[in-house]
Amino acid sequence: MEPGPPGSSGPAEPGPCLNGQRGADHAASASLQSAARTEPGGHSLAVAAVLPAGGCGERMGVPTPKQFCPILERPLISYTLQALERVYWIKDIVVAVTGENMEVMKSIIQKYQHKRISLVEAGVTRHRSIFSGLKALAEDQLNSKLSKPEVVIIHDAVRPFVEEDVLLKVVTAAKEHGAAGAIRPLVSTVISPSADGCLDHSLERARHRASEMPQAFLFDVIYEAYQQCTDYDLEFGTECLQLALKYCRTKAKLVEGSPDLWKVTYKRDLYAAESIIKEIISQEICVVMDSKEDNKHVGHLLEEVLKSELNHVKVTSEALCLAGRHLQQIILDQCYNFVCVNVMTSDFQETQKLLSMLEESNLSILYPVVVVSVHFLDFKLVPPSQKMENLMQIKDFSKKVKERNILLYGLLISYPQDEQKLQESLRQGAIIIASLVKERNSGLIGQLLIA
Ligand SMILES: Nc1ccn([C@@H]2O[C@H](COP(=O)(O)OP(=O)(O)OP(=O)(O)O)[C@@H](O)[C@H]2O)c(=O)n1
Ligand SMILES: O=C(CO)[C@H](O)[C@H](O)COP(=O)(O)O
Repeated sequence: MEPGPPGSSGPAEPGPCLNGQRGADHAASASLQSAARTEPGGHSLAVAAVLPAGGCGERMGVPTPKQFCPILERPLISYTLQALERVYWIKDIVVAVTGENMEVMKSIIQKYQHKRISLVEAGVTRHRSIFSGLKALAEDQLNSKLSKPEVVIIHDAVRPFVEEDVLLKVVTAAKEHGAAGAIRPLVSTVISPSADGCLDHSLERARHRASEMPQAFLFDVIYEAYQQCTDYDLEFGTECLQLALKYCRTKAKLVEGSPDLWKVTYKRDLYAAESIIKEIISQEICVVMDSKEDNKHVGHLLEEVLKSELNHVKVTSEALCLAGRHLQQIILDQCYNFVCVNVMTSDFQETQKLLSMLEESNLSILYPVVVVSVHFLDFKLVPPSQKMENLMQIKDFSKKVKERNILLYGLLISYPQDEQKLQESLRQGAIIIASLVKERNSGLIGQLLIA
């Protein structure tokens, strides 16, 4: 585990919506949030969450428990915590971890500046870990900052893509029905084998569902169920909704969830999770120019080519020399990709200014930020050897900013006089930029790529 947080103050916001919810969708989300906070009678609804994170991830087949496996150098559990803590109406998040991993967990909370988290000791089974989290919320312990919630969400630490709307749906349904859980259609048919290894019977797929997470419960219902249940349930049970049914006669409401709610279980799931995260943070690129509004700036030509090459990506542009006010806003809005176009100078002055702004913002605490420093090779103006000598400094800059989770790459675009040839080299440049943004390959930092 790497030590210490990279910055003293927190990131501007807890990170991008992993469901891509932005802009206009915020309004809908805000009204959903106020619905969760306020009951019809106007009283606030106290909601807490319990995250079992005490497993060893046997099926993953790696020594590190899967919840601590890195995705883009950040442990998986940190993404799940981020998804929950950005939902401000969840008051407390109780995480159950083994004594052995307690310090690791504390350092993750510190490094990624997670808030509203309490840690409890996990049990030897998932049900026991959940029970341990519930006990911490139930007991009015002296010096405990936790208080008993009305509704409790239970969510696996290894399901990082939980969206606010599904959390709200299960909480609202739990308030009404006592229990609720997310479900998905079955991908494969469930069959029951007999003792001799032959088919006994199969279930009709369309009539069954896969039970996923999150689930939510009236706290008193699920706590009662855990107190009543047998050791056998605690040892071998896999379904909290079933405990509520069996011991409190509470029939859970089932809520349709999204495919991204799946549980990271096998090694390939880590690759899938990484691809989803990369796709989400690659949806916007900001092209930063080194001069004031100038429509002839070659950066604008590059911006146009980027727009036509990457039609699913939002490409914006901003001038660095405008005291960076708009740029600050773009950083605050969590754009994780910058293309710094240097025309006026042949060195890294402008790129360094941009890097300083990014470092100050702490944007890169949660995700690696890509910066591509673009330079042009105009053989008439500056001899390439002189230009190259200047540009070699990128190796040192990139090493320094890598410590702050900023991935700096250099891109040299040839600038022929011929209009058509220029378009072709800009297109090549745009393809390189797209792949640097998409891949976030830290092995390529400090390289000068040529288009
Ligand atoms: N004693 C346990 C076992 C599991 N869990 C947690 O329950 C969630 C879902 O369980 P599962 O996917 O089965 O995790 P593991 O038990 O770690 O995986 P495996 O079954 O492959 O060993 C995970 O967040 C896991 O950390 C827990 O808190 N305490
Ligand atoms: O599937 C589930 C639905 O209740 C649970 O979310 C849980 O993930 C089951 O975990 P385990 O693999 O430990 O049985």
